Amino acid sequence: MSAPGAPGPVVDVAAVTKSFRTWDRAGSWSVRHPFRRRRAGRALALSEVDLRIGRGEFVGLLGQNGAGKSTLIKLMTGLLLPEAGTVRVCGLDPYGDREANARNMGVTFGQRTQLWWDLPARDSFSILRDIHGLPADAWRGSLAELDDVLSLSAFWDTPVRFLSLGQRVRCDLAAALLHRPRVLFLDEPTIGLDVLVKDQVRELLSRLAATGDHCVVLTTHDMAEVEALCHRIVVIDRGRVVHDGPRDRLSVAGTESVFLVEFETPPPPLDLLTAEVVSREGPSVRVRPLPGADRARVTAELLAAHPVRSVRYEGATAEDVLRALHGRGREQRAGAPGAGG
Ligand SMILES: Nc1ncnc2c1ncn2[C@@H]1O[C@H](COP(=O)(O)OP(=O)(O)OP(=O)(O)O)[C@@H](O)[C@H]1O
Repeated sequence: MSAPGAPGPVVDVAAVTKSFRTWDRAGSWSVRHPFRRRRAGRALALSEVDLRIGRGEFVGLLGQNGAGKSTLIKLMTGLLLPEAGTVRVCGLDPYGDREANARNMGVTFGQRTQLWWDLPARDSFSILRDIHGLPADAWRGSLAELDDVLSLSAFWDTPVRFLSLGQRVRCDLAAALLHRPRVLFLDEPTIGLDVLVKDQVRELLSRLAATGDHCVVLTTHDMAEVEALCHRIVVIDRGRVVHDGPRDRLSVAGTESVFLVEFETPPPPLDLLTAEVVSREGPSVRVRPLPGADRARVTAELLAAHPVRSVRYEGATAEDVLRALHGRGREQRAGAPGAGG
């Protein structure tokens, strides 16, 4: 077991598989067939997942509903035990060393709170100080910093049950960060927040990212958030990692990078050798380079085709990837044996 601070990945998930027991609906209890036995099955939530995250990385975990994101977070936070493979966070087994793991880790789970509902948030922070065994000075320093960014003192003496959602989410983030964890798992941290508070929380998170001290795993359906914050994006699709790489190099079949071309006037029909037209609206045209065509050749051909005002090269967005995955899933299901019969 490596000590905290030792080199190597902070999060190390190796060949992890996890499935859950399910019950066949046809076999569920009914008045007509009270003694029919329910048939048990298994739903594969994660299959041979590998994920290594180093210090200072800010990783966005994306996937459609049911893709396996929460299961992976629960394995990394020690709430679930893998069926096969290993999970290590700061060198510890999160399930077996749950207490020690909690000291290295901060977690927020969407709209659920870890604060004591009837107590003012500041009292919850004091309890957390005791739980994490923080020295008084460190706790005061940390609280002052968080107050600075999240403006907590205006409402931290109010019982949590009376706080607005935005105020509560800010307190929850503070609770997750108070002990300066090395790893932060944020599951939908800005869900339900208004635009202003969202911006404040994002601002805090990007400041955190800039320190390079934390390793952050962010699960969200908010693509703007991913694109604003995450340096690396991991996409999970039906329990498997289908993309793991820098944000600007997201690629899944069907989401290749495109050129956004603004012509001076609507161009004539474009018959290009190096790219295909994806969409056009007036003078704006999106083209996708054909395999093997490099950017310079595509740009040259566009400039020769019609007077151009601007050309922008864009990587696929996180949203494009999810949309492509969704389409692919539908096609596979439609083509599956027995489908559509
Ligand atoms: N406790 C459980 N019992 C049975 N099946 C489960 C359980 N938890 C998750 N699953 C199944 O495992 C798969 C992955 O679920 P998971 O919650 O990890 O997905 P997710 O990507 O977090 O989805 P969402 O974005 O909707 O939260 C799904 O098919 C889900 O139905």
